[in-house]
Amino acid sequence: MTGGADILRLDSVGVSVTTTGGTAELLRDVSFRVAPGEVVALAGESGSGKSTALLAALRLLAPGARVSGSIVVDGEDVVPMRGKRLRRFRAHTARMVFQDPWRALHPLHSIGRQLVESARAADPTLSKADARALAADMLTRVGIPEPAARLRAYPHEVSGGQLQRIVIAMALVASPSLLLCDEPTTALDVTTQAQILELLQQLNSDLGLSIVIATHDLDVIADVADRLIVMYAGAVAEEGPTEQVMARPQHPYTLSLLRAAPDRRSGHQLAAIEGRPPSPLATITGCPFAPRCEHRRDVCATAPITPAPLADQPGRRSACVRVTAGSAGAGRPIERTPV
Ligand SMILES: Nc1ncnc2c1ncn2[C@@H]1O[C@H](COP(=O)(O)OP(=O)(O)OP(=O)(O)O)[C@@H](O)[C@H]1O
Repeated sequence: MTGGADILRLDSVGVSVTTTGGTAELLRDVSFRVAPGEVVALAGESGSGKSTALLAALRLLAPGARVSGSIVVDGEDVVPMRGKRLRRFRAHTARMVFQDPWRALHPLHSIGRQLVESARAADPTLSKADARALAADMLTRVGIPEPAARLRAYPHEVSGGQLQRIVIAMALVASPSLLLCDEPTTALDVTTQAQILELLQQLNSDLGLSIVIATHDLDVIADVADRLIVMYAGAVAEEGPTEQVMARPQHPYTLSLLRAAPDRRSGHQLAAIEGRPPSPLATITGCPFAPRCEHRRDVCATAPITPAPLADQPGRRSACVRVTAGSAGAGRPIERTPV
């Protein structure tokens, strides 16, 4: 990783919560960066820590969650943020789009009222009329026809796909520096999924908006994300330019995820990943994927959890000791063999 004005930067972030069963480690030594104008995907099975990473970046973790390390968004250290500064940060700097658009909107308030409130929370100097004009502009930008009529409508009067566009518009009226999307298409049908991804891509190219998309479905982000960060058991397994990671994965977990993804054309689910991820309550030593890994070696039992840069592949990191320098089997690629 190099220096520069990143829009989002996590350095050695750990998140833990105390549960009745003991301490749950939800994130373990997670570091990654998002450059201005980049689209970055966080991918991994359910429970890998994707949502936790996004919620931590927005300071939306449940009370009682302990955060270590540093999280910087648009130059601001978010971990110590409190009061007015935190409210302004959440209203303006970084905005989140959740999986379920119905839960993001108040069912009894008109769409216009909610967009106007979002715009004015981010910029209290904005008049109601200007906020309404901005809201109509943003509805047009996200592809909602007849924006004036839509502003008067209520959430139950529009379809799921349109509602997700409206939720995205509600974020955009705040002119955020960063848009965080947690499984933004999972609740939608396949055609609408593609349209929402296309919209995110368009907003990225038209507005230069930096976007992070968390998804369990690698296929979803294949054409959208510049970079892919694969997470497993609350840690980063590997990272790199999306095309490279998908064509030549450098961690057996990524390979398993790719093999498990349903085929885009036939829809057939290929090989499911054997076994289960470790519980967040488990004490992990060595590589957390080793118990499920067909390539495991003795060295995996003491492998560090943090990924290391790959000497011959700029911008790529892997936590697999078989592929990182200075380890047994150093530099050996993991071939994407057919199943
Ligand atoms: N407040 C909490 N207390 C205890 N465990 C939690 C808490 N919040 C999350 N977890 C656990 O932390 C792990 C990571 O969850 P997280 O939601 O970040 O994963 P994810 O990759 O986003 O998965 P999903 O796609 O299912 O949301 C999961 O095992 C989850 O059960």
